[in-house]
Amino acid sequence: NYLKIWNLRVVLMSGGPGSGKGTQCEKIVAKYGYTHLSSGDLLRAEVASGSERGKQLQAIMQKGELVPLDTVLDMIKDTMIAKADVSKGYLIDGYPREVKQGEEFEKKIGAPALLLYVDAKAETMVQRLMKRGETSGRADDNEETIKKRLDLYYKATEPVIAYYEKRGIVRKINSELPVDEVFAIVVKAIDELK
Ligand SMILES: Nc1ncnc2c1ncn2[C@H]1C[C@H](O)[C@@H](COP(=O)(O)OP(=O)(O)O)O1
Ligand SMILES: [Mg+2]
Repeated sequence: NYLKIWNLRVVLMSGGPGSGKGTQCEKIVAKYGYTHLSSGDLLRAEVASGSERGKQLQAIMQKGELVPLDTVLDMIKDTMIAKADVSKGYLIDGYPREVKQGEEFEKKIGAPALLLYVDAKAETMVQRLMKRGETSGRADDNEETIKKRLDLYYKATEPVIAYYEKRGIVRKINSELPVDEVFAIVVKAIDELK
């Protein structure tokens, strides 16, 4: 069980807040049966549990900052191990958020096969998040936190994409397009894997 996680394909989903990662992940899971791991969802579940660690996490997330590296990676790895027997692959959404997280991921888990980079303009992402905020109940879907998340994304996460570009595994996908058209490009990229 422990060993199996190293034999399963890992696909990373990257892109700014509101670019459409979650939306595309849901469709990928339905088509390919991958196990979806959203670092944000794992963290929010910890917050919802009301644990002491959850309380510390909530304070960090409300400020739009990044949670300590080891916390997120441990949560991802634990979930990967737990799901190894039923998994056809892993789809990791919203991680790594910074180059250091990518390096740690390689050390503790392994090399991803593909990075899907869903790319939308800043205005588009803000518009989508403001709209999502009307119903999502997410504490970070408000104008002030959105701006911080976008700034942090451009500063910390774009270098991650450059890091994986050097390994030739990045596929950039125009997520300004309607959801199904974005997904058609995603499918092509996944189907091209060996
Ligand atoms: N291609 C697309 N066109 C229009 N709206 C989209 C879209 N992809 C996602 N959305 C909507 C759904 C959500 O309300 C909002 C943010 O999408 P999301 O999947 O939650 O983004 P992320 O997980 O990257 O933060 O935008
Ligand atoms: Mg998401």
